[in-house]
Amino acid sequence: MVQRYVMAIDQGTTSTRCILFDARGRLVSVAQREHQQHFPRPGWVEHDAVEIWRNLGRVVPQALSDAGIEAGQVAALGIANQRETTVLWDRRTGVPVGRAIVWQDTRTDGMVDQLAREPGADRVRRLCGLPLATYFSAPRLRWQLEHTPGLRERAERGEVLFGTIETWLIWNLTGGPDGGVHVTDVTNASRTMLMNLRTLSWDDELLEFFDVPRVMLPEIRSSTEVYGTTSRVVPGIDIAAALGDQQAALFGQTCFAPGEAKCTYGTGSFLLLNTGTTPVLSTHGMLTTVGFRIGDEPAVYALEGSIAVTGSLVQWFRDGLGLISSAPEIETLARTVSDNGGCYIVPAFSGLFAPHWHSEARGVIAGLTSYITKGHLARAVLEATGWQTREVVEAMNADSGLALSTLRVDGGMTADNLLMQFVADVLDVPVVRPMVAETVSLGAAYAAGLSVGYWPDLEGLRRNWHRAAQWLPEMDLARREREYAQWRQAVALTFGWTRPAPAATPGSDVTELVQADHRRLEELFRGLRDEQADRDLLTAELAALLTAHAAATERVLHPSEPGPDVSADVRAITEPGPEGEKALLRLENAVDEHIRGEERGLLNELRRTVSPAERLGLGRAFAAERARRLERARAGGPDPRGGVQL
Ligand SMILES: Nc1ncnc2c1ncn2[C@@H]1O[C@H](COP(=O)(O)OP(=O)(O)O)[C@@H](O)[C@H]1O
Ligand SMILES: O=P(O)(O)OC[C@H](O)CO
Repeated sequence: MVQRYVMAIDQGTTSTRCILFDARGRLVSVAQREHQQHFPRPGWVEHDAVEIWRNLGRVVPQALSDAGIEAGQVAALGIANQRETTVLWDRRTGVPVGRAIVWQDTRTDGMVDQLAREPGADRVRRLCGLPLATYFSAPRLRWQLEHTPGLRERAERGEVLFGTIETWLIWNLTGGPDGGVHVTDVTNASRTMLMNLRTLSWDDELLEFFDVPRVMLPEIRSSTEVYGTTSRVVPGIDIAAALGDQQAALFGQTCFAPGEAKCTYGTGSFLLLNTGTTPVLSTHGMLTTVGFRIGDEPAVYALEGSIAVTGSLVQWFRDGLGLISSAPEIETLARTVSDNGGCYIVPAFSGLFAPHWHSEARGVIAGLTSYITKGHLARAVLEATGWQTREVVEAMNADSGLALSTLRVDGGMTADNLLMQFVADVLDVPVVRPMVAETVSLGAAYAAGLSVGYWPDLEGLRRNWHRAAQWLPEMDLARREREYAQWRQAVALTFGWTRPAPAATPGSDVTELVQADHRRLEELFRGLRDEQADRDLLTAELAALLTAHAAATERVLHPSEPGPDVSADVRAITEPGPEGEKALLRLENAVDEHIRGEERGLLNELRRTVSPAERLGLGRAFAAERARRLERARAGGPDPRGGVQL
């Protein structure tokens, strides 16, 4: 009998790959082609959908011929794709309306800000699981409808089709204008902001909110089912699965059970945690998304921490700055120095995604001195990926109530040992990589193979997972926490860059004032740890600031939970000997936790839900209340709160 194989297409942000797998999940052949990235204006990122389709037409026959395999030996085809990127095309001709707008594109920043203030904005997240951000498809679909003359009318007449990349490819593979099937899978649909997370169908309220005509949308289908048979490129192959690439990686890493998680390190990095058949809404900046849906079974959901820029920062270092000539050279350059020299790079090129969701942020290089060399910059580039992972893992742990115990990784950046060691160090958990690094393609192949009975069940697939590499944490706690605090300080510098409030005094937005207090508190703790410092003086300022900050926060911002009373520790830190030191450590930890909670929860919430003008107003109220309390504390007057509370 002729041996059969499964074909996977991974249509990623930078390239299109076709990979053939055998029944044991081993890679038989790979063909790949990059496509051009178009950056027509700052913050704009576009792809030519026709170029991507043509590349597919080349890699598929090439993968088959390299392996000496006929189309008839392919049991099924699975597609994994870059998500959220939007393509619009003419139903009759198949010609795209302009270029595809890529998930990294931030042109809708102003529109998103405006939408966030419209009635119904507060319901969006509950309906679709996603925060209002430039990242997702609906805002840019609306942008296209508004900015392309005549497009809305054509769309309403049913002449224009919308799709994410898998929809575009499936439509073309199954005939294009001659009977092409217009479908999407539920994981890709869950990234549009137009699908209801519970009903798994297009949601009328969301369609109205984003003003999108339903007639242009594809039919939402399961992740594993036969959508149609190819009639172009290589005819006669069943297209039996489609998944967003990050969900495909979750599948390829065999994270089939609740609690299992993976992080894929490519252009961006995406950590997904399987949460089972009920969607979990995040309170810490994670996305709720569909992980996969097998046939008619209930959908499996995931929490996702999306990081926009990781590998693309390495690409920028290579192509934009020309400091290296290939991506792997970054590791060699970073190893010329032993640390980052105090330098941090926050790559907010597309704003900041999880857990911050600041579309208006832009990148910074912080901590520059004349000591910094390109070696330090190379380290800072790699470390940016590690710290961003840490932020996401902390938020994920807070949402799930569980501490991640091991991180399964995959993707192009996992070839970098220095980086993977750094990730293990800053997370303080082991990091493991499987034998097949092409996890996205493997996941698409697994899904397609399951769909047509090539593989019988999930358990069989699990047995194919083998560990190829492991990194164990080595960094000491004090360094980890010290550097993380610096990283967070650098992150705060990126906020608000593209949206300076015209009539505002700099720094008078309430979120900035709260953050300025946080940074001063951190400084005071650094001072208190210095043996030469005047501890009494610093403690007095610390107590006054903590009291004034907490009172102003409570009065103006109404946080949902009161913080702990730390009066005893504040008093004890001036005691000589180990008791004083222990109290200082306890207090610093408690304040640190408070700061992180407030920055991630309350402040992010304010930025998302309250307009800049209102935040300025709140800022004035906050500053007044804080000043009143500080004055009272300095004058030694009684504090009605009766102690120091966070
Ligand atoms: N040795 C390396 N060290 C750091 N980054 C790397 C290394 N090798 C590749 N990369 C980065 O990984 C990314 C490619 O990974 P890949 O998984 O193919 O991405 P994608 O699927 O998003 O196109 C590129 O952005 C590249 O800069
Ligand atoms: O194509 P990748 O690997 O960069 O993944 C992109 C993501 O799907 C964007 O959400």
